Amino acid sequence: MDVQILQLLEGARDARGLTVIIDVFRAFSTACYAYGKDAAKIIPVGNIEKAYQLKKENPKFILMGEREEKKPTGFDFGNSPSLLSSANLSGKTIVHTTSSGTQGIEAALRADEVITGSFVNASAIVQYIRNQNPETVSLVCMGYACEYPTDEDTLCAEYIKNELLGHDNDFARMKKIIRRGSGKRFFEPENQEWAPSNDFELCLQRDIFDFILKVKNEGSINYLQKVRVAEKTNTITQ
Ligand SMILES: O=C(O)[C@H](CS(=O)(=O)O)OP(=O)(O)O
Repeated sequence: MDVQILQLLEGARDARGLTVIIDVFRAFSTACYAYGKDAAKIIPVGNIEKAYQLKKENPKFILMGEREEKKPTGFDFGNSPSLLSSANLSGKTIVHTTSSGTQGIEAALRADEVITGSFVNASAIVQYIRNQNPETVSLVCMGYACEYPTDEDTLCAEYIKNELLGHDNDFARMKKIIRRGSGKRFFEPENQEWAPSNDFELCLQRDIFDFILKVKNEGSINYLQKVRVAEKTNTITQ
């Protein structure tokens, strides 16, 4: 198995084989939390106008996401897992648009298949890749606004690669590096309204979900399919 680590939109465009689009802060951690609250379907879109259009055509859809980290006008939720904690998402379809993660999904056009990457479901991702046993794995770190690499995405890629290759991981050390580096923004007092410190903790809870999110296509729309990775050789689609 050839495992490569790529960065940003260029990396997503170059990705081949089984591709993991990684966005720890916060798109794909938040998407897992939304499915953990029994959302029916998440539709990731890059273009915010597309999100508004889908809402107009389907008034019951929920809009979730960010621009410049903040909840855009007319959205139901920002991109914060903390702020989802009291939400009733059961059976809801969510349109999710963000500056990094959902852009990466749309750019990964040469991949054989695309799944999302985060620490909250890291073991499920590793197990899923092992089960699929592809020749090539592309781990794409989406970084900050697709503009520059970030500690949390690069370390998540290294974590997954180490697990796949049977190398040791020191998650506690990784978390410290992230706290001092690109995770610092969650501890700035002026950011608490849209990026609370609890988001740092929630996004760095390791392995609290036993499913992966796989990009599927329905006409011109992508959606994230929740695939529970139950055993070494079996997957259960929900
Ligand atoms: O909401 C976030 O924390 C980030 C901000 S940015 O894209 O890195 O500017 O959004 P995400 O797309 O989830 O990384």
